[in-house]
Amino acid sequence: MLPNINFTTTTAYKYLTDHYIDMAAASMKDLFSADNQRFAKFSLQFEDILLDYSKNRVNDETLALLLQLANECRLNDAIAAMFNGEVINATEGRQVLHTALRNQSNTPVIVDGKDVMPDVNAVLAHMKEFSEAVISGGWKGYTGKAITDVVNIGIGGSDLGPVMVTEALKAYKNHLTLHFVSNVDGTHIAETLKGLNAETTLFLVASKTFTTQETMANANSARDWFIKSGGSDGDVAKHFAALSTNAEGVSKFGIDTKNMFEFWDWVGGRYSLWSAIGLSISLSIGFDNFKELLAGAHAMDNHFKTTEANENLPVILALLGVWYNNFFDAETQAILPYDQYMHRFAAYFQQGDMESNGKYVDRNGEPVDYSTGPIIWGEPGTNGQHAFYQLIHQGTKLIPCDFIAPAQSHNPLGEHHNMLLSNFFAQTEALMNGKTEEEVVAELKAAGKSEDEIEKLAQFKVFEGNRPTNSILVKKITPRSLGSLLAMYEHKIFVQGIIWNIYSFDQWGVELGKQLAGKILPELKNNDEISSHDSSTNGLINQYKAWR
Ligand SMILES: O=P(O)(O)OC[C@H]1O[C@H](O)[C@H](O)[C@@H](O)[C@@H]1O
Repeated sequence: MLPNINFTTTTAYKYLTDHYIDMAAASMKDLFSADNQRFAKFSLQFEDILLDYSKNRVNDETLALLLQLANECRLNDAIAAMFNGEVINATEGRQVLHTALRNQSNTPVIVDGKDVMPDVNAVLAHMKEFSEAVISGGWKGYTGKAITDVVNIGIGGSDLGPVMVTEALKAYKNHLTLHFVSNVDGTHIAETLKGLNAETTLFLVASKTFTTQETMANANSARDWFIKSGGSDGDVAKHFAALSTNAEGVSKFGIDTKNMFEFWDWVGGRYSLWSAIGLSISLSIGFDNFKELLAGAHAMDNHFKTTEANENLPVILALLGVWYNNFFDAETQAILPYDQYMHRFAAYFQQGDMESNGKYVDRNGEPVDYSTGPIIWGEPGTNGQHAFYQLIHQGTKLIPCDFIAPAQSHNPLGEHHNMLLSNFFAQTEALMNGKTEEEVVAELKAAGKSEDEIEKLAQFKVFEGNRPTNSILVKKITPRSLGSLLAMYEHKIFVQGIIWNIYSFDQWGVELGKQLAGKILPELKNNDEISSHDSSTNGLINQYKAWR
C-alpha cells in the first residue's frame, strides 16, 4: 500500500509556507556571495552525471524542510512498495515493475507469487537473437533479401521512447534505417512507405494493448501495402513482428505469435521502452547497446532505492520541482538538452510526466486543493535560445529549467562543442545573475549612447535574474548514461506523485476523447446532417461533411 498523506497537512509544509516568504525575497546572487561552498554543497554526482542544483532559490533550511516533507510523506515506504511489487497502480489493479525489466542483477522479482525474471530474461534472449539475425542479414525477407528498413508502428509509450532513444543514440546506429509511424493521419504512414521496398522492410507493430485505434489502422494499412507490393499472406511472418501484452490480439491480426515479443501489464505504456517495446532500439544500435541502456537504468534504480534522500538525485530533483510548483506557483518545467541528438527528450517526458502526474483527484478519490503535475516542454539548445528564451529571461512567469549537456560530443567538429557549451554555461549564469540597471547604464555609456537614449532604453535591457535552473552535465551521452538519465527522471516523477498523493501510473484522462471519437466515427460514414451534439460540434461536423 502506498502511504496516503495530504502533504499540505504536514509540519514540514507549514514550515515551508513560512520559509517561502523569506526565500521569495532572497537573491541567489547573494546566496552565492555568502557561501563559497554553495556549488559543492548543492551538487551531486552519480557515475558520469553531475547534477548542479545550486542555482536554485534554496538554502540549507529549504533543503532540510523539503527532505522533512519527503519523510513525512513516507517516501521510503513508497519506494519500497514500488520495488517490492505491491499493487501501487491501484485504479488498474497492477504492480509497477518497469524496474524489473532492467534488473540486471537478476534478483527475484515476485509478481503474484512468481518470480518474473525468467520471463523477462527469455524475452531479452528472444530480442537478442532476433536483432542479431536482422542486423547480420541472416533474417531474410520473402524474396531472400536482407532487411534494410524497420518501421515501428505505435503511439504514445509505444512510440515516444523508441523514437527518443534511437535519436539520442544515433551515434551508435548500424546500417538499418529506422522509421516511426504513430499518427492516425494517413499522411504519416503514406509518407513513410514512399520509397520503401516491401522485400526489405520489417514492420514492428508496437502496442501494449494491441487495440489502439491509431496503431491498428496503421498496421492494417502497412499490411495492405505489403500485399499490394507483392508479398503474400504467408510472407507476413517474415515482415511483421508484434510487441505486445496481448497474444490473442496479435494472432487475430495475423502475426505469428512466434514473432511476438511479450511484455506484461505491470509495465506502464510510458515506462515501456525497457521492455519488448525497445526492440526497435535494439535493432538500431544492437542488443549489447540496448543492454547497456538497461544497465544504466538499473544502476540509477539502485541509487534511487538505496541512497539517502539528501544525496539522491531523483529525490532532490523532485523536491525542487515541488518547491516551485507548490510554493512559487510555477506552472511549467522546461527541459532543455544542449545536444541535438536529444531533440525528442522533452517530448518523451511530456508523456512521462504529464500523463503520470496530470491528475486532480488524490488517492482518496477527492479533488486536491493544491497544484499537481507541471506542464513539461522544451527544445534543444541553442535553438530554444533564438525562439522562446526571451520569456524565460524577461517574461512574467517563473519557469524552472533543467539544462542538460554532454561534456564530450560524438561529433567534435572544430569549435562547435565549445560554442554549444559556452551557451549552456552562459544561460544559467544569465538567468541567475540577470543584469541590473546600473550595469545596463554603464554598458550603454561605454557604447557612447546619450543620456536621453540611455533613459529611453535602460529599463528594457534590465534582467531581473534570480531565475532557477538545474544543470545536468553528462560526461558523454552513451547507452549507459542515457539509461541512467531516463531512470532518474522516471523516479523524479514517481517521488512527486507520492508527495502530491496521486496515482501516477494510470491515465484515465485519455479515455473520454477516445470514447467520443468512437461515437463520432460512424456519424462520419454518411452525408446525413448531424444534430446529436452541441451546436458547435454539430456545426463543425456538418461543415466537414460539406467540404470533404
Ligand atoms: O501501447 P498501446 O496499448 O497501443 O498504447 C499507446 C498509448 O495510448 C494510450 O492512450 C495511453 O494514453 C498511453 O499511455 C499509451 O502509451
